[in-house]
Amino acid sequence: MAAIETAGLTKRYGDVTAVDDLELTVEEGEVFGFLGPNGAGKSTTIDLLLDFVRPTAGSATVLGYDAQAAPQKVSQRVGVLPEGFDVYPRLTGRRHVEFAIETTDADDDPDAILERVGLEPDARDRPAGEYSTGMRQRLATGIALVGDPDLLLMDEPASGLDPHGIRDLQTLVREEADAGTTVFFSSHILEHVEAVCDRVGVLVDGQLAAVDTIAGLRASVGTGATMELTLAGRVDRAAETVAALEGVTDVTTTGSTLECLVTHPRAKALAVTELEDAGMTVRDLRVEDASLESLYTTLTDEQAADVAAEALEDGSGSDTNAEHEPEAVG
Ligand SMILES: Nc1ncnc2c1ncn2[C@@H]1O[C@H](COP(=O)(O)OP(=O)(O)OP(=O)(O)O)[C@@H](O)[C@H]1O
Repeated sequence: MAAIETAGLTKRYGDVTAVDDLELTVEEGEVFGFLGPNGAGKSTTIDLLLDFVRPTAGSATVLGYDAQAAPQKVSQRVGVLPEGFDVYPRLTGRRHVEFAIETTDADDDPDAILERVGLEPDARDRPAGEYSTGMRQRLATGIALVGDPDLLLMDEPASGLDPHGIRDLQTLVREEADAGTTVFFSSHILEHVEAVCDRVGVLVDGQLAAVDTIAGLRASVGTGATMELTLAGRVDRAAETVAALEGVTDVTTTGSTLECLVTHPRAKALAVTELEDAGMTVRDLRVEDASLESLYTTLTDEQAADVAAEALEDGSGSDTNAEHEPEAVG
């Protein structure tokens, strides 16, 4: 059974199509990153899964339950970290967690939960209204863990967290996954999902533009990485040596530095070996993976091209469902 399955899921707000014919499957036990630029429809999708909003068309199944027909069943087994969590300003952090435990009939130890999310003992008894943004986010994460859910739905969980907080969150997500929990979380920052996700789905304009591992995604959209090699002494033949390698393009040299695009992972090591074999010395090597922005741009451009091609093929131009899935292509 899939943890999440949507079929033709669509949500329109007037003229705005927030979620557009979404076909998404998240397997049980996986950590799934739901990526997309601002306004792509990520929060709306989560709201649809939780029956906070009703779909215009299509359906969603969460942990085997129809999200619209059995929302209580869903909420009993799902832990939710909502975007922009509101605290009760006068209640302490501990009281928030105790309250969540009482209302869900769970038997968790509030301190054990607060410990896991890194809220220090002295902070636990302070009114949550005094909490920093990161502390509120940690508290909200703790509340999502109450009742040991089978599925964690997290909307921008890294929002407001400092680097320590982000690392703690990543550890927690992995621990949950190791214990068998499915984790689905949205983000518009690739680095936040990259470290922990088994797969990612990229949402662009309410449509799933890609579903894959991050490595697979990078390979399939061909954006690869930028490699910068700094050589000692001669660079005269370096450019042609590197350019001759498979998976290397756009080679340029500036002084003793050579820059190129690498679309095949093996090409990086090969470039160094070939240069050294040709009598050159590589002093430094820097590799910068494709940014999320370039992935979005490539995926959006591909989507636009697909729409145009389909419109030309059927002569109507009316079908705008241009789903592109690298998994199917690669
Ligand atoms: N209640 C609403 N009424 C009208 N339009 C809405 C409503 N909720 C969302 N939208 C619109 O739907 C689109 C998708 O919004 P959504 O919040 O789902 O995006 P998102 O991917 O979560 O964005 P972000 O990363 O900025 O949180 C946007 O164009 C937004 O303006």
